[in-house]
Amino acid sequence: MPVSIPSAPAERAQALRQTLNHHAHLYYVLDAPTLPDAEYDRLFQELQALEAAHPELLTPDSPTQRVIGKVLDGFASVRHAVPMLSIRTETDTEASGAENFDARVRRELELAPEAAALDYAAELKFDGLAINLRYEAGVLVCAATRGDGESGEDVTQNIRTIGQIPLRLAGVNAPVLEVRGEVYMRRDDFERLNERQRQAGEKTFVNPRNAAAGAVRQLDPGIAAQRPLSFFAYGLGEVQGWEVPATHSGLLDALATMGLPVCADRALVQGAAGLVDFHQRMGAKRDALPFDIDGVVYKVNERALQQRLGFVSREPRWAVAHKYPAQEQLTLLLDIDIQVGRTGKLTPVAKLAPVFVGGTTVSNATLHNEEETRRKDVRIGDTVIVRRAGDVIPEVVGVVLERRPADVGEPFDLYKRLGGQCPVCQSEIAREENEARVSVEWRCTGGLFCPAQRKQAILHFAGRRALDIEGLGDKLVDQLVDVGIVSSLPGLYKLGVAKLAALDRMADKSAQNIVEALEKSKHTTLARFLFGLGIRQVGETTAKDLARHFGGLDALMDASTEQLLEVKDVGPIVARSIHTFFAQAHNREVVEQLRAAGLSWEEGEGAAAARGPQVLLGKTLVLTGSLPTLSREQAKEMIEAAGGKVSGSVSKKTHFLVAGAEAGSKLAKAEELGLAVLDEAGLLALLQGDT
Ligand SMILES: NC(=O)c1ccc[n+]([C@@H]2O[C@H](COP(=O)([O-])OP(=O)(O)OC[C@H]3O[C@@H](n4cnc5c(N)ncnc54)[C@H](O)[C@@H]3O)[C@@H](O)[C@H]2O)c1
Ligand SMILES: [Zn+2]
Repeated sequence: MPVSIPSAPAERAQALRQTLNHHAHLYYVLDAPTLPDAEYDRLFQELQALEAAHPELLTPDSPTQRVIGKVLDGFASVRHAVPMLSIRTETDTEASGAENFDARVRRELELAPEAAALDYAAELKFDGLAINLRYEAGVLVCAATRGDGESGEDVTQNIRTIGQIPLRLAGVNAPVLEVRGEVYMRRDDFERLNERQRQAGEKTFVNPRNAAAGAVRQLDPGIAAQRPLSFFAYGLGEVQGWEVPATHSGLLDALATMGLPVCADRALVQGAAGLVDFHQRMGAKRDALPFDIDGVVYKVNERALQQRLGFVSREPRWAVAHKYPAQEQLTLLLDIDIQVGRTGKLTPVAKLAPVFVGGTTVSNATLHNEEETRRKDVRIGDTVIVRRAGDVIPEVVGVVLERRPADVGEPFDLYKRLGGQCPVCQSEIAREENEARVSVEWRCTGGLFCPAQRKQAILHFAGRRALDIEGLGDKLVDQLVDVGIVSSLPGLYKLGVAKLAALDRMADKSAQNIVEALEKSKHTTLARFLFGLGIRQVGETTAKDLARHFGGLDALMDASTEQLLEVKDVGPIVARSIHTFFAQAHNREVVEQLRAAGLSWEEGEGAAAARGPQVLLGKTLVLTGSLPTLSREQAKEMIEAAGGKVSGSVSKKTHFLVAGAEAGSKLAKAEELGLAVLDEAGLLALLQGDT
């Protein structure tokens, strides 16, 4: 809901209370916030300031006066023996945030200015949700959320699925020991979870906190168990029969000894200077941490002093959270660009009004794919939430519908937006298909020609199972393309020793070897060539089937989808993919240029003849050890050309074992099963039909 600037403070306070309560409900109860925290915090502070200036406006139901939250229907309610509070926040991300806290504590303890610096326990502020773990006689009996601070939800079943949380404490049998801590989701676990959701065409989570909260408050423990959660302990609830250490740092050490996970990034520091230093060190480390933090927490270390300081309404006076720049911010979506990845994948990218988020200024963020963009209903002109955390690329995680202008753009339509063409090479674009569902990914079909796909196309073409050009790896391809010596596959065959030797870190001898490897690769097979083209859906086996069926390249390139469907194991998806590929004039040109460069293979009747009689039809062979002249690949090709199958393991179904030097367990197994064992000569004889 838009918050306009009202005239009277009373109206403003009322509007803020309403807005904050609405968003607190979305956040705490539904686990589905539609505002970034930074925005919520701004409004919260405005209300606090207003209430401080006009105490008569303060109402008991103000969100500034209580911990918000509610027990979700479906969970039993648990009354906390000791209330679970919030922590006061210093949003001033500069050093003064720490200095203010230290000054306040010293004032409240009535310390003289010359009194020694105080000890503080400094910790990370984990961005997850608070959980109270109740251990009785050392055994976990109940786990509860914070709820409204007085009562929370009984989520014991779900919490039990978190492997890091001990079901029994090590070495402690106290009648009651309640441990408090944060359940969170690691960033990599979160990314994987969202990727799975995306692949399945399901809703993604806004951030790890949200995903963790959703998992903990999941009514189906089976689903909760599949969500990867982690835990850090940082405090206590009710305690009976256990002597609580005199300091907070001592308490954390004790919790670790009991087998509870305690974060190693913590420190015992002195005075404001120590706090400032910790804040800076952790700020520098923030992006490299495997989980999200939104700040650090400072706690007065001596328990006796904590008790003297006590509490105000919803927070202790002895602790404060000192924030870092937010990892989520609002900004305007100016436009949507479409980027072509190295495998031809088309990704919508948001062009944003520059915004400071996660410590840097961001003006581009990924929208992942068309389906997700539509599911989130992201449109040009919208106010969007941008997230940047760690080294993950910035992404648009949601839209603030309440701020959608009347003249907002149409729902996103990638095909329409591109006019059906790749923005880099103008080839047709196609949605990748698979058996389960039409995938969410659009791709450029000009794989051989598209400049965006050059490097990938060359690497694949040169691969061992394709043209097998030895020495043409990642780094060399990067260099060749980056300096502009090679811009497409045929360009490879124009490389000379001089050009190669001029490259960085390239000796004459290596250059010579590469030129020789290129020369050698010109004599190939149709199957290898086809596989090397990198047509989507055409793997090594399909390439072989196609080569066998059509005998020649021209017949294949001109084949209709119906004709392609006649090939063994080729279904409609594969047929369409091949047909679309050869329908791109640019792809065909590249193929012609490769042939002109001297690439050749046996075709047609010749190829069929060379294939020889299908003497091994229906036979399964296993290869082991090294053969004197044939490579494993060559032997496999010959066997398959004769209609045989090559399997990786010996069983009763194996017809022949072909054993070379240093044959090991497979040979022993074959002998044990009484199978026929051949050497290379025996294999060749078999292929000749001599046996
Ligand atoms: N986006 C929204 O719409 C929306 C709505 C409501 C609240 N919020 C966000 O929720 C937060 C509100 O504050 P709050 O009262 O829930 O609590 P809080 O998150 O600011 O602070 C208290 C909590 O900090 C956590 N914590 C993490 N590390 C800790 C440590 N080392 N020691 C002690 N506690 C630690 C605990 O879970 C504790 O409950 C703000 O960040 C606010 O932006 C957002
Ligand atoms: Zn393209």
